[in-house]
Amino acid sequence: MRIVITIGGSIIISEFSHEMFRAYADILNSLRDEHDLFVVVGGGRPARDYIGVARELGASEARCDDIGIDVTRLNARLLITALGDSAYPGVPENFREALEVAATGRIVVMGGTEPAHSTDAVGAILAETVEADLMINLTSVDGFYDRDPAKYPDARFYPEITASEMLEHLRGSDVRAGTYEFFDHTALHMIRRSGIRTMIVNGNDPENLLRAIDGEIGTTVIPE
Ligand SMILES: Nc1ncnc2c1ncn2[C@@H]1O[C@H](COP(=O)(O)OP(=O)(O)OP(=O)(O)O)[C@@H](O)[C@H]1O
Ligand SMILES: O=c1ccn([C@@H]2O[C@H](COP(=O)(O)O)[C@@H](O)[C@H]2O)c(=O)[nH]1
Repeated sequence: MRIVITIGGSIIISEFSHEMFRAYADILNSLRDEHDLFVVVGGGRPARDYIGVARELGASEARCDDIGIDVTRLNARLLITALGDSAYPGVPENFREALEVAATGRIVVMGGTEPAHSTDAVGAILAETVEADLMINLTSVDGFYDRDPAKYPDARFYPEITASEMLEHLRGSDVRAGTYEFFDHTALHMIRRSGIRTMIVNGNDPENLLRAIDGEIGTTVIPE
């Protein structure tokens, strides 16, 4: 299968440490003979910190986004470092470049592309571009809930939900740099328009990536 995997910064760099990069590199390497892999890495706390400083300095939202993009690309470079020879050594900056470097047969790892969305949207546009069979979004919770489960312990978990219903739930959520809440709108529009099979899964356990490929866990986003 051709799979696009988005790894939230909240997962891979939740601690400022090499461990999650190593754990994900091992899992990705174990999958690479069987699947074509494209990975998008998020910014996490470091991106929010940098964006916060830029905003205090009076930077525009687009400029703050751009600083966030730089951090996602740094995180992508760390994952490439952990993957070694199995990854393409550079970080593609746009989708055409990603498609071109995929021809090397190596794992393609990228971060952000342009302002005004998060790496969720990068994953969805990449999935369209490379005609992926599956997109797996690895985040810090078990999947999609009707409300933020960190704030509402009684939030309802959805094992499956349509992209349209998710859009409805997330209507009005923040769209400033660093705060494209839980799953961004652009990504959901892409999923719907191109019928991208999508799963949202808890990435705190990297083995969940294997379970997601078997379709066992998380929230399935129905592209309707
Ligand atoms: N409706 C919801 N369903 C599930 N989680 C939600 C929801 N609304 C808000 N959240 C919160 O979203 C957080 C995960 O999204 P977040 O954007 O922080 O991380 P990410 O996408 O994994 O990585 P990154 O840090 O790169 O953006 C969780 O901590 C969860 O508490
Ligand atoms: O294509 C992109 C990707 C990211 N950004 C900005 O960076 C931050 C961090 O990315 P996350 O996916 O949220 O971890 C994001 O909030 C945006 O501000 C971007 O503009 N374009």
